[in-house]
Amino acid sequence: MERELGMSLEVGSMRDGDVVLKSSSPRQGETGLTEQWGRVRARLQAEVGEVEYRTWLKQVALAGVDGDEVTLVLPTRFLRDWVKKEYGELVASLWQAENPAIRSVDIRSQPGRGTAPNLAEPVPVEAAPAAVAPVVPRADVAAPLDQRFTFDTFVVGKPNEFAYACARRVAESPATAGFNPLFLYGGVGLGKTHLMHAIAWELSTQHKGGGQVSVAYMSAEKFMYRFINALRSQSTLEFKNELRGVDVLMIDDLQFLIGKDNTQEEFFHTFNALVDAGKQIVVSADKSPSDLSGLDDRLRTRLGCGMVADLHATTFELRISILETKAERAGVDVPGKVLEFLARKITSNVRELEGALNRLVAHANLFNRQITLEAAHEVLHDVLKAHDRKVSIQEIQKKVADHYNIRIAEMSSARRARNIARPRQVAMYLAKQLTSKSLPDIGRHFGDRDHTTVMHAVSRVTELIGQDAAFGEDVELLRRMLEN
Ligand SMILES: Nc1ncnc2c1ncn2[C@@H]1O[C@H](COP(=O)(O)OP(=O)(O)OP(=O)(O)O)[C@@H](O)[C@H]1O
Repeated sequence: MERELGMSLEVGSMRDGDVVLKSSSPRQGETGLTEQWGRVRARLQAEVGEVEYRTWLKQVALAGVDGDEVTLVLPTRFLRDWVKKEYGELVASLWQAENPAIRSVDIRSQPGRGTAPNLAEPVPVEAAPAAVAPVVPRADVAAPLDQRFTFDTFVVGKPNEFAYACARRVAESPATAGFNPLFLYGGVGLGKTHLMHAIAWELSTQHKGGGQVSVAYMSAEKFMYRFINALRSQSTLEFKNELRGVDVLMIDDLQFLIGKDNTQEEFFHTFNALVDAGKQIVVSADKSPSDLSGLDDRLRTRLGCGMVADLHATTFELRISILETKAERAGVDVPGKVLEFLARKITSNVRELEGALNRLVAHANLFNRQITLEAAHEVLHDVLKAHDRKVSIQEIQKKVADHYNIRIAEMSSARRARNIARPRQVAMYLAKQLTSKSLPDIGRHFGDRDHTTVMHAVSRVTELIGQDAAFGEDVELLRRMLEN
């Protein structure tokens, strides 16, 4: 490794994907480099999302910089190839945005170094349940399934009653014609996983008396791990047999398989083998089969052949009902006014609603205070603010253009003169701060610009705010005007 890098490197320790470096001839100070790498990693994480980051990128470590080339290392060749193929370009563009002197990024493997886990073992991923959960007897299921996610604790209302009824039906009599496969879909935090677990729990209870139902419940991500590991250890036959031997196969968050063609193919074969053998499949995803573009057409068609049930966005009535149920189960008395306030303010999904209630209750317990409307305002200040913020990119562009006295069309123009480019960068910066849009999305609103341009704008404005107090006040003023 040292030879390959053309400089004397000594890898000290690898901790949480970080590497402590000793270089005999570094071009840049170690601290500066480590800080730059820290920022690149933070942006990488923001860009790809928490799950993908933890899955593939957390173990990437900085080895050093030689001239205009950064070298990153991974503990196995397999991981190196994957990261290079899937994330190589993104990593390079992030480095360039962070440090324009960097021209290329070399990604290498460095087996045997550090403490990174061997991929022959599945990489531990939080909340990715164990692969196969035999459901007979009940005790065997305990590890992967969440005990709180049962039919009893699922609050039913107009938006989810159909999905609930389908889930119950499948749990009571798996593989009934018309219900196989069962495809549950809906937005984030609306109860898909809850219903999947409830089905698995119900099957275990129902067949406790000596039935022979076995259930495999796993996230699509876990399915992919298992498949990749089987390929690597040349045990695909065991993998296939294991899955094809179950009575009910449940795959959560199927959208994760988009773009993972080989895993999709494997899932398709497993799916066919099970359905043909009269076994039940239950799948959840964030979109309906027809909207899951990027998924193989044959698979999409088959997924839509059974029962497709949508978990709709919650209504005010359902949110009230969920809050009342959860408060009652927790044994706390929350005034109706507070519940109403939460149900009106937090409309995005049940997970956030539940989180807000839990926070309020924890706060009241900790400080021995009553749960009041005032306490809710105070404790949930940040959550409420985030929900109040509904600024659009167009509003931001308009406000910034007015402020700097330029035409709004310049926000999308190709002109690079400073008096135009700087306000445009400020607008991109505020779009990142005040909306939940992704970098590519923001770029599209600014004359179809690339996400790296947006990223550059964000870091440039951040830098200028630190250097120029008047500029900083300007940006702050704009932000406040937009937030109010
Ligand atoms: N109708 C409901 N009744 C009771 N709790 C609910 C209901 N819907 C969702 N929840 C709760 O909200 C939280 C989020 O639900 P869940 O994890 O099932 O969402 P999801 O649709 O799988 O989300 P994601 O898209 O993020 O995977 C869980 O704690 C779940 O128990």
